Amino acid sequence: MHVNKYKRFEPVKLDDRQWPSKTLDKAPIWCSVDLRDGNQSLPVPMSVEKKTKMFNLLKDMGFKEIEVGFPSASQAEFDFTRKLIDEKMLDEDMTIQVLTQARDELIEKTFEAIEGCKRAIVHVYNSTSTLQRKVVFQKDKQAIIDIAVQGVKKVKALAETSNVEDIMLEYSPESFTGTELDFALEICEAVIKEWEPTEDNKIILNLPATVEMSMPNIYADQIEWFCRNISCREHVIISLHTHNDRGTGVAATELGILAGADRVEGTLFGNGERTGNLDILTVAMNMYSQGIDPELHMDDMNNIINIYEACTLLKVHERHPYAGELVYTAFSGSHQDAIKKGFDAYNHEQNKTWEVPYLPIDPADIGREYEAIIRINSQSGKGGVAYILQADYGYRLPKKMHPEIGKLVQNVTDQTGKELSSQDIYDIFFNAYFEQEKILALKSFESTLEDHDTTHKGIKVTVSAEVVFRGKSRKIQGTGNGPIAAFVNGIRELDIEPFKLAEYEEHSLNGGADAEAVAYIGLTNEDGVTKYGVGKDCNINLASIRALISAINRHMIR
Ligand SMILES: CC(=O)SCCNC(=O)CCNC(=O)[C@H](O)C(C)(C)COP(=O)(O)OP(=O)(O)OC[C@H]1O[C@@H](n2cnc3c(N)ncnc32)[C@H](O)[C@@H]1OP(=O)(O)O
Ligand SMILES: CC(C)C(=O)C(=O)O
Repeated sequence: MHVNKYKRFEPVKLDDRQWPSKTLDKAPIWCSVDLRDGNQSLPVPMSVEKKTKMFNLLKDMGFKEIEVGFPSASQAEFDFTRKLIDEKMLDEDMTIQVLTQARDELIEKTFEAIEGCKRAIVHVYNSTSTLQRKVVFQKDKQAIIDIAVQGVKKVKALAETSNVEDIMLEYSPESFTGTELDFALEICEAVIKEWEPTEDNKIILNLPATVEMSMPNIYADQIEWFCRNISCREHVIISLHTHNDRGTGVAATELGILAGADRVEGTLFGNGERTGNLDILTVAMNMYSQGIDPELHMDDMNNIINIYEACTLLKVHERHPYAGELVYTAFSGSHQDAIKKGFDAYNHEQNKTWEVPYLPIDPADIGREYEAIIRINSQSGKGGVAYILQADYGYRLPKKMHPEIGKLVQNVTDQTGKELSSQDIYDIFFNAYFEQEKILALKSFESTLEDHDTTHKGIKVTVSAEVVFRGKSRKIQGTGNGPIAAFVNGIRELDIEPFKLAEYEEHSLNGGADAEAVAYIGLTNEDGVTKYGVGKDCNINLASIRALISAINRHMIR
């Protein structure tokens, strides 16, 4: 490696910076550049059909400003812009944005593309960075200013004769982050002087991190410095357009908003040149997770992903913030345990402030199911298994039973090394607890109740049952103060090791009048070992007896 080839980015001199003490409290003006910056970076750019699909998604999500393309670049870009206007695909409150280099012939073509449109943002750019001035344009600062001013003059002249009712100018000193701040200011002032923005006709100054070159705090300093030094700040909308070369595009945008920006350009899932543009969804979801209305609809994330993937032919990474397939899934035991407890606590809470460990947002808010939240492999624990049995199948296992079922599942994951599906977990549970009538099986069961006084203290239950014990049919009879006690007394004559009833729990399984009941019984043998049984029946007494038989069999089968 050749670290000496590289030089450190110079910090901005701004000792009284204000942005670190600010907080985010409202959504900025969003502008999607999926159809332009996102599109220009794709191996296979979108066809008009795909652009239309993506445009409709962005519109449904609530974007009011969309950069629809670079109409002078290609016929497809031009045709798509025309299609939006000719087929009246724009809602009243929407504005399309079109990008052009500051070259007369390209600006003319751009105006042809937007003819007849009600409102448009014409976005003119030229690179202003030290590097590009030297190697691309080979021009001095004044010549670079002249390119920008000439571009603005051309837009102004065409706007005067255009039939577009409302034309707004956006100017980008492209590669702003590689430009000396005072020069970026100088060129923007020259643009302002030419365009003459007013309170009612503001100009958008877009300050791109065309290449992300520094830490996000430096970008924030650059934005704050610019906001504090630009003249007629009240006639200017400051816009951010970050890329993600250092992996901090989201952070740079968030700090840039603190530093005074009003508007944010970006793309869905951060598609864009190289490592991508700003991921607008992440910034919006970050706001949402802090209780700030992001003013974008993201409640059907799977639909957004599907359309995005179909249009761009790119994949959303499994770990992508908020959207990835794995981001609401926990494999590891301690996470699963905490998530389960967090859900239980949240469901009991009155005021419902979301606070579930490991889950920054409620996955249901973006249309994700709880089902996939906990997945089971060899890193998982009993809490996750119990969660699946409860969430997917309705079994609320007693807490003390969790280690037992956890162990049964762990045995399988240790043997196979594979992830188990929810159905696999259920099968392990079912085979272990419901398929256990191997040594002692119930054939028939009847119980009668005698209640000797109104305080129910004199309750006496008599049970007559037929069981198969070690292959032989046996009739048993017993009495007790409940069906379980009566049945236990009845089977004393069989050769079954002594046990104590350690735990009993029951609940209805699926609600409604014909709901099944499920019972859990823990039996402790003379060695102090407790094993559980589970029983299910429409009759709660029978569910309890089945749970008892399940537990006895589990003790006897070694
Ligand atoms: C950071 C960004 O994402 S900016 C947007 C980038 N997007 C795109 O470039 C996609 C669409 N672009 C295109 O299809 C083409 O580049 C076109 C149609 C715009 C222009 O095509 P061409 O004129 O054939 O080629 P090219 O883009 O290479 O033009 C380069 C010339 O324009 C000049 N130029 C480049 N950018 C600008 C600008 N913003 N304003 C004025 N002149 C510019 C260059 O200095 C160069 O001039 P030279 O010929 O005197 O050396
Ligand atoms: C045209 C500009 C805004 C751009 O795309 C960039 O700088 O990345």
